[in-house]
Amino acid sequence: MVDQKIYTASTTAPVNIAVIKYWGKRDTALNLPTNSSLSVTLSQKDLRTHTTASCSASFESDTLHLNGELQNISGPRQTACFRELRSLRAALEAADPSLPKLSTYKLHIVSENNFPTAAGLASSAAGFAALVRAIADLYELPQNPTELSRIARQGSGSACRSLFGGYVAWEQGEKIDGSDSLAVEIAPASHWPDMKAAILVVSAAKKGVSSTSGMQATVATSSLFPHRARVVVPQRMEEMIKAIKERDFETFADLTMKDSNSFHSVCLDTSPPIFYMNDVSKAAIRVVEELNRVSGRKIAAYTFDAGPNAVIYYLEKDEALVLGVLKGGLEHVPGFAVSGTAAIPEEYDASFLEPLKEGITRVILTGVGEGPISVKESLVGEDGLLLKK
Ligand SMILES: Nc1ncnc2c1ncn2[C@@H]1O[C@H](COP(=O)(O)OP(=O)(O)OP(=O)(O)O)[C@@H](O)[C@H]1O
Ligand SMILES: C[C@@](O)(CCOP(=O)(O)OP(=O)(O)O)CC(=O)O
Repeated sequence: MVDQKIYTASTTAPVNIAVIKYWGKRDTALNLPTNSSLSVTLSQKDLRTHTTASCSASFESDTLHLNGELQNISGPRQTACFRELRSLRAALEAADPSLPKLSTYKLHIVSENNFPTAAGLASSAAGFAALVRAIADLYELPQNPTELSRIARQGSGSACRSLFGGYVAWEQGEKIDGSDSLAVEIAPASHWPDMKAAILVVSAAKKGVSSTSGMQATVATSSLFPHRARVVVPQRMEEMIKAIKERDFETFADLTMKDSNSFHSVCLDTSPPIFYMNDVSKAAIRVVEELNRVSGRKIAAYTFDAGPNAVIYYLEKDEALVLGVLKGGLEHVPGFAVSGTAAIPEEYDASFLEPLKEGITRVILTGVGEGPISVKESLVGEDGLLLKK
């Protein structure tokens, strides 16, 4: 008798924002990077992907619905993830013939991001991490998150880091097949739980130059880039890991800001130049630099990915002051409903805050968080189709 059962597994996965940036590939098919990178996983209370993976002998084709829309999954990224996960399941089935042959069934994946897709908010990272984790759970694979990171990396490089919570390094590796290009946990969220992040959304519109094409152009044309990849980042990785282990925020902040600026410098050094930051982003940099100046120490750190949004890291103990200053420009912006903030210090040059008033459309106040979480709520109905809301 044909097995008509619909097997399902659901997970949520977080976004991560790098403090040492991945920028440049040595292998574009496998997403093998030219340098190691390091990120902070952000709390799923605020930003998360929810994905259900299902499979059944009755399904006719592999499908992926993202936010209710059927996606094209014929591309190499999705194909690689499906192929690799199926082959791990097939190995289990070969070892234990009593297992249902899930590796031969078609997959229906349904996913929802609770934030804008492709707006530089790391949707591809959370999206591919959730996809890989959900299918791995569906297949009951024994592989640990580091082993699964090899697969998520092929979906999107930064996705490999979203398989862990807390503070996560992606080691570039050396092997041609990428088997040593993997994510590892540097410290869990509980090691340094008071790390906060304010995301200043400058524009939730789709970005101009994708990370994938931007980094390829940088590798091909920037003369600054080899120095960054070979000299600057390896040194910074060591220093950053030490700063995180020692919970040394000043060093963490210094390295974070320097590395963001280094990454955007190699973008500017690309031909034709790539501009991800705009005038509002630059205003956010000045706001943080001024805050650190009047504080006499680094209490906040900005970083920007391949888009204009600012992510500002700070510690909980400094929240009243950091948000007190930001309030001067962001009080009326959706998401910035905070109380108990400190007054802006007298010597603070508040003119730096002006461009934020019109330029920021939304604020997300969040912090370090956990890795993927297995959940019961399924996005696939009993008929194997996506549940209509
Ligand atoms: N929940 C999801 N499930 C599967 N794939 C997803 C999901 N969310 C996003 N993606 C994939 O990621 C793509 C968006 O990635 P892209 O790199 O353009 O934007 P981003 O991740 O928001 O930005 P960045 O990586 O620069 O921070 C989508 O087109 C889709 O292919
Ligand atoms: C600037 C970054 O956010 C770049 C992220 O690039 P992606 O991981 O989106 O690129 P692909 O591997 O081509 O999918 C820096 C980072 O997250 O480390």
